[in-house]
Amino acid sequence: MIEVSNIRKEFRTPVVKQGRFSGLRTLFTREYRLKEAVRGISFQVEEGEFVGYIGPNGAGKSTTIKMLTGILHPTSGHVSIGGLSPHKARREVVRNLGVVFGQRSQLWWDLPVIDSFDILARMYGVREPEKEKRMRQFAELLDLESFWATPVRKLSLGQRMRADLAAAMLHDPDVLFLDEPTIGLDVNAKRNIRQFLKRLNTEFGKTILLTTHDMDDIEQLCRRVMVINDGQLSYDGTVRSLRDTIGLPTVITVTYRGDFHIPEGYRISKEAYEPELPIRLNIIAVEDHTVTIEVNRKEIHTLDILNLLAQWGELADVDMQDPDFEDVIHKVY
Ligand SMILES: Nc1ncnc2c1ncn2[C@@H]1O[C@H](COP(=O)(O)OP(=O)(O)OP(=O)(O)O)[C@@H](O)[C@H]1O
Repeated sequence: MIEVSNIRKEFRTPVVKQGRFSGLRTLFTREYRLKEAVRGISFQVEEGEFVGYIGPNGAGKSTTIKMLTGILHPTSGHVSIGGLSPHKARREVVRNLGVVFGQRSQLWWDLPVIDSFDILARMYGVREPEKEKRMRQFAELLDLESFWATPVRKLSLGQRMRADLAAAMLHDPDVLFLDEPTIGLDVNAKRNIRQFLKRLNTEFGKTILLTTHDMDDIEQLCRRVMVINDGQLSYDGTVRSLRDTIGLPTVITVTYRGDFHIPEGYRISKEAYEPELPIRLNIIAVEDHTVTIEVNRKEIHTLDILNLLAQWGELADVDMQDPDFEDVIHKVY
C-alpha cells in the first residue's frame, strides 16, 4: 500500500551573516548550508496497518510525512502510495489520503464548522447523499452536533481536533496520516480521539501512520512502531519486541500469606545476584509480607520466576509492572 524506498531530503538554507547590514548581506549571500533532514529511509506499510512513527524533535518525522503526502519532493529515492507517486500524481493520491496536522487546522478559521465541510465536499467531489451519511456518522462518533454552527476559531482544541479528523475523512480515504493529533489535549479528549482512531482502523479498515510524542498513543493504538533518529530509521518492529529488545527490568511484587524464606545467595541489593544462581533476579525490597524483585523478562520466563518465588513461601498475591514505555523510548532516542 505505502512503499518508501531510500528517500532522502536535503534542505539548503542561506548562511546568516553577522555584523552590520547582516540582513541585507544574508539576502545576497551565495553561501548555503546543507541540512540532510532525512537520510535514506525505506519501509512498507500494508493495507490495514496502524503504524507509529516516532522520534525526538528535529529527527525528520514531519519532513517524511510531507514527502509521503507530496508536499515535498524527495532529493532522491521513491515514494509510492497505492502504486502512485504522491508528487507526480498528487491529485489521484490525495483523493485516497486523509491528513491531519495537529498543530494546524485545514478548516476555514472564520466559518462555521459545517461550511468547511461543504467546501471540502465540493473540493473532493463528494456527492450530497454520501456527505450527509458521513456527517451523520461523524456527528455520532465524534460528537460534533453541538458545534456544527460554531466558527472554527471559537472551538476548544479538543473540538477543533475532532472536527479536523472528521474533515480529513469526509472523502473516505483509505490512508490516513496523522501528525500529533493529540497534542495539547486533556485526558478525556485524548481518549475520545484514540477511540475514534481505533475504530477507523479496526472497523473501517483504514491504514494509519501516526506521528506523536505521546507514548500512550503508540502503546494504545499501534502494534508496529518505527523510530527515526537523526534522519534514519533506528527501529522498525512491534511495540512488544521493542520493549524486549531494550531489556529494561520488569518489577514483580509478591505478597506471602505467612512466613517466607529467601534462600542463601539472593541479597537485597540492586546489583547483587550471585552468577551461579539458577535464576538471575535482583531483590529490591523486602517488607513484612512482600518481596519486590526486578527481572529481565528477555532472559527469564515469567513462569520460571513465579515458580521460584512460590518456593520461598505461600503466595497470596502477585503484581507485575512492565517497564514504562516512556523509559523504553528514552533508551532508543
Ligand atoms: N524547510 C526547511 N528548511 C530547512 N531546514 C528544515 C526545513 N524543514 C525542516 N528542516 C530541518 O530538518 C530537520 C528535521 O525537521 P522535521 O520537522 O522533519 O523534524 P520532526 O522530527 O518533525 O521534529 P518535531 O518533533 O520537532 O516536529 C530539522 O533539523 C529541521 O530544522
